[in-house]
This record gives sequence, structure tokens and C-alpha cells, in this order.
Amino acid sequence: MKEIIKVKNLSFNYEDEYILKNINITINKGDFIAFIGPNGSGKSTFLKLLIGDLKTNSGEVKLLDKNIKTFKEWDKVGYISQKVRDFNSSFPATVKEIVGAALYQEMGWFKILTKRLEQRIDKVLKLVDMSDYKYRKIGELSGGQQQRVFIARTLITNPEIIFLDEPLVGVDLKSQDEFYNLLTKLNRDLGITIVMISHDIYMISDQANKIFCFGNKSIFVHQAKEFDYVNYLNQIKGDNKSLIPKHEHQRRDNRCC
Ligand SMILES: Nc1ncnc2c1ncn2[C@@H]1O[C@H](COP(=O)(O)OP(=O)(O)OP(=O)(O)O)[C@@H](O)[C@H]1O
Repeated sequence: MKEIIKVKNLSFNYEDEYILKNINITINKGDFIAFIGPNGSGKSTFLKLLIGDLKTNSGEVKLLDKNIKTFKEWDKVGYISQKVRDFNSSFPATVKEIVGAALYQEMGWFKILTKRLEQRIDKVLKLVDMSDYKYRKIGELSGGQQQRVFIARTLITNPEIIFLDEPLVGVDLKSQDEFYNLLTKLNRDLGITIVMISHDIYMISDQANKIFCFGNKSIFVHQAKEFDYVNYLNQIKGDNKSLIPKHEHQRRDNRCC
């Protein structure tokens, strides 16, 4: 199985105290990984380490078989953040412009959107079911629709992996459902590896194939179908960040990754 991410002996601290200690994990092509854990348990930090936004203090991160320190194939990597929060209704760019901006490198000297490039925009808008919104201003769309546009923008360079950092904050429930269905389609039909931070444990444990539980500076890997999220939620009630959820964790030497 093709390894998309390999993390070896990674430790990280911002200040004196370690946030993550001696992490060893593998993410394979086609995985749909959910990062869950109490506030402050290191989910965003780990994601930033995986995409090279933060540098490891010790250990190694490999993305698509390349050390993250020298990684350059960013067109194969998508990243979706909580962008819904960043837009206001007066933001002037259209959906076409937002998605097309990802093709800037390919537009040539005069930065012209050729017919072939325009067709690529149409194709990804269709994939995310947003063709009818091509000429609409991004700021006029709902949070869920905006996130679909950002997914389209990511898809235009045919990524192998998409990282999502709580992309559904502030998005209504129906749109959340549709968004999860879209991610599942991208994962199952296009084979895109998905890594997503989510606090919506009910929803995400239904969609993901593996759950990475963050707690006490470690990451515990579960197969989603064996993950008892009701028990997990009972354990972490109160959001005590120092708590390791007491559910059955795979032994360290027996992790699935
Ligand atoms: N830039 C920073 N400088 C110092 N400490 C930081 C920084 N960013 C995060 N931290 C600390 O690192 C720890 C992990 O934070 P992180 O944001 O990774 O957690 P998280 O699991 O993503 O939390 P949440 O679910 O609340 O988003 C927290 O104690 C946080 O206060």
C-alpha cells in the first residue's frame, strides 16, 4: 500500500513543555483520517507539522515520500481551513476567479485563462456541485457553499491528499451533511486521501476509516468501525485536556499504523 505520510519519532514543543512526544504513524493512500481529541491536545499543531507550517524539534515527517523539509510538490496537497469565518459579503471575487487563481502558474506569460483551463474550472465546479454559482461573488454564498468552492480550488491541481482543519465551523447541519458526502465521494471515487480535524465525533467516525485520538502528548490510532465514540465522549466530558480517554487503546507496539 502506498504511504502518503510517514512520521517517525516526532516530538514537538513550542516552549518548555512537549505538545507531542515520540509520535510514529503512517497514513496510506485512500485513508480517510479523523483527528479528534480535547481542546489543546495538539491536533492543529500536528497538522501544521504534517504540512511543514511548523518545524519538528526532533524526528521526521515524510509527505508523498519526500522529507517535509525539502518538499515542493504543493500542487498535490490541498489544505482547507476554517475559511468560512474569513469572508464577508463584500468580498469581490467570483467563484470562477477564486478557483481559477489556483491555475495562475499554468496561465502563461499573459495570465490568460485559456479554454482548456476554463474547462478544468467547469469540471471541478461540477464535481462539487457548484456549476450554477460560477459567476456569483464568493461573499454572497453560504458557509457550506464557500467550503465547496475551496474544495474545487484544491481539486483543480489533482491533489493526492487534502487536509481539513475544522472546515465546518459555523456551517448549518444540512450543508455539513452534504459536505461529508462530498468528502466521501472524493475519497472513495477519486482515491484522494483525507485528513480532517473535527469536533463532530458522531459524524466523522461514520465517514473516516481511521480515528486518531489525541491525548497526553500521544496519538492513538483506531479503526473507525471498532471505535466506540459514545464511550469516548463519556470519558472526555469536561474537556479536560490532560485526560487520556480511558477507552481501549491499541498497544503501542501493536498500532495499526
Ligand atoms: N503558537 C503557539 N505558541 C505557544 N503555544 C501554542 C501555540 N499554538 C498552540 N499552542 C499550545 O499548544 C497546545 C496544542 O494546541 P493545538 O492548537 O494544537 O490544540 P488542538 O488540539 O488543535 O486544540 P483545539 O481543539 O482547541 O483547536 C495548546 O496548549 C496550545 O495552547
